[in-house]
Amino acid sequence: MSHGWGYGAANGPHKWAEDFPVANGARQSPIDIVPKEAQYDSSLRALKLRYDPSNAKSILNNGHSFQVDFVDDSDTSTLTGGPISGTYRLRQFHFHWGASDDRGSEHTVDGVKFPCELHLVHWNTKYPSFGEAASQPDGLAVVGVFLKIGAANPRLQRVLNALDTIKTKGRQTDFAAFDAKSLLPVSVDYWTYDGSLTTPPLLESVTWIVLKEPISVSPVQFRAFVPEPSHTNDEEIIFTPYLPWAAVAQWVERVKLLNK
Ligand SMILES: NS(=O)(=O)c1ccc(S(=O)(=O)c2ccccc2)s1
Ligand SMILES: [Zn+2]
Repeated sequence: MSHGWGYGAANGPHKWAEDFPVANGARQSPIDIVPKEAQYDSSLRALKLRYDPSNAKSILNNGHSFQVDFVDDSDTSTLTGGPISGTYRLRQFHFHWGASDDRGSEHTVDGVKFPCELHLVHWNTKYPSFGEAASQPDGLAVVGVFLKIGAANPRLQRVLNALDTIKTKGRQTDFAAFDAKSLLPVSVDYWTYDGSLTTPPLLESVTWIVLKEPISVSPVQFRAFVPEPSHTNDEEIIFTPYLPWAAVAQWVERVKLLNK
C-alpha cells in the first residue's frame, strides 16, 4: 500500500498484509463466533470490571474511528477475572460501524452482523507500558460489546453528543468523568479466544472477551455514527468512508428483521 491503511478499495483489509504480514498469522481477528461450537470451560471465572469515571480523559477522531482515552497510570480502572490472570488496565474504548456493508460489527455470531461493535481495550500490568504489552501474546484484553438497533440508549448519548466536536481526523477534545461501565449490558457472560488487533498493526496480542448480550442503540442515535458527508475544507472527513444512506437503511432493516 502506498498510503495509510483504511477500508477503501485501494487500502482495505484485503491489502493490509502488504504492510502488515502478520495479517496472515495464526490468530487473526475478527472471527465468526459459532455458539454451538464453543466449548464450556469451568475454569473460567466471572469478569470483574472496575472503572473509575475520573480516569476518563479525552475523545479523539483517529481517522478510522473515535476513541475515548483513559488515564492508565494506576490500577484504578481495571479488568480482572474472566479468562485472564493478573490485572489489566483500561486504556481506551472505541467503536466499529458501517465502513462497508460487511464491516459493521467486526465479530459475527453464527454469521450474523450487528450494526456496530464497542471495544474496551485493556493492557496487562505485568508489562511496563501499553506499547510493550501490545507486543506480547498476553499483553492486551479487549472486551467486545455488540450494538443492536432498538431502544434509545441514554448511556451512549454523551459519547454521541461529543462527535460534533471531533468531526475531522486528528481532532481531540476533553472527555472527563465518564463511567465506561455504563456502556456494558446487564449480563457480562462472554465468549473468549486468543486473537489479534482487528486493525493494523494486527498484533497477535489480544485475549478477546466478547459479551453475549448486546446493548441497544436507536436508529436516530445510530445516525450520529454515519452522518451526512460534511463538506469541510480539504481535511480528511470523519472516521470511515461514507455509506450511501440506502445501504445503511437496508442494513438497519436487516438488523430489525434479525431481531424480530
Ligand atoms: N479493534 S481493536 O480493539 O482490535 C484495536 C485496534 C487497535 C487498537 S489500539 O489503538 O489500542 C493499538 C493497540 C496496539 C498497538 C497499536 C494500536 S485496539
Ligand atoms: Zn476495535
